[in-house]
Amino acid sequence: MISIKGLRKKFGPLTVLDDIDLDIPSGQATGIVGPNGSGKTTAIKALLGLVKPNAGDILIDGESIKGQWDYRKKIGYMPQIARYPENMTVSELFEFIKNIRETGETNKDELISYFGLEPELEKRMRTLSGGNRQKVGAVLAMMFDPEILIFDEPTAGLDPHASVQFKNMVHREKEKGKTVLLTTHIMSEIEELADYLIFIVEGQIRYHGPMKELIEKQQEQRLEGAVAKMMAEVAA
Ligand SMILES: Nc1ncnc2c1ncn2[C@@H]1O[C@H](COP(=O)(O)OP(=O)(O)OP(=O)(O)O)[C@@H](O)[C@H]1O
Repeated sequence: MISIKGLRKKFGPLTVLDDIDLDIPSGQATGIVGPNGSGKTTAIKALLGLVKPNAGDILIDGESIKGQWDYRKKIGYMPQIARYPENMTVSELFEFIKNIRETGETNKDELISYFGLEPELEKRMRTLSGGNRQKVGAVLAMMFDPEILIFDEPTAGLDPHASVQFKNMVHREKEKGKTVLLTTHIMSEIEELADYLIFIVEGQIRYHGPMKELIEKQQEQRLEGAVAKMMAEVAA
């Protein structure tokens, strides 16, 4: 279980996360949705220790992450915009990351084959297409078989085939009992993958609970309609 307690983050005068309290259940997939700039990526970065909150805490399995690093081994992260050592080839990058983790065992080869990345392995990162960079990001997030998987807009730039492959992979990971946290603006994707939904607007949580309950509450058939209604309510 990931518990977020009273989390606040300001960038200068701008409050980006405004006293957030949340429990993210283990072994389930949670989708984070909200307008551009509402604080989704900042919340993820706080969880990863990449952003230092002004107040509040995050607990993973009951333990505070403050001043801790080791917990990050439990997490695989696929960022929205990934920066890599651009002169490295894809295989060099995978080896490099493996050596940093000091672990012999990874799912790397299976994932490379799953995403059809073999023809890309000897190419330098800077020469990869956007979609293939995303696939490299997906392999890096999953190669150490972490308990928690965080995907920030994972299918942006993936072709339809790769996007379906990615979603099937997320289903597989869920079946293995992984905790998945996902942000995307593609509501059908959240609908396909997520059990729980967090709706965040201007750094405040407007809904947190089972996705199906939200759709019923808003008297809609699809998540897209339910979220659009919530956005209209917030704007009114
Ligand atoms: N390092 C930073 N310095 C200053 N402001 C920042 C920084 N990082 C994010 N912000 C601001 O915080 C707000 C929330 O940004 P964030 O990236 O968390 O939004 P988001 O919900 O992920 O948006 P999107 O859907 O567009 O990806 C934005 O107004 C952004 O400009």
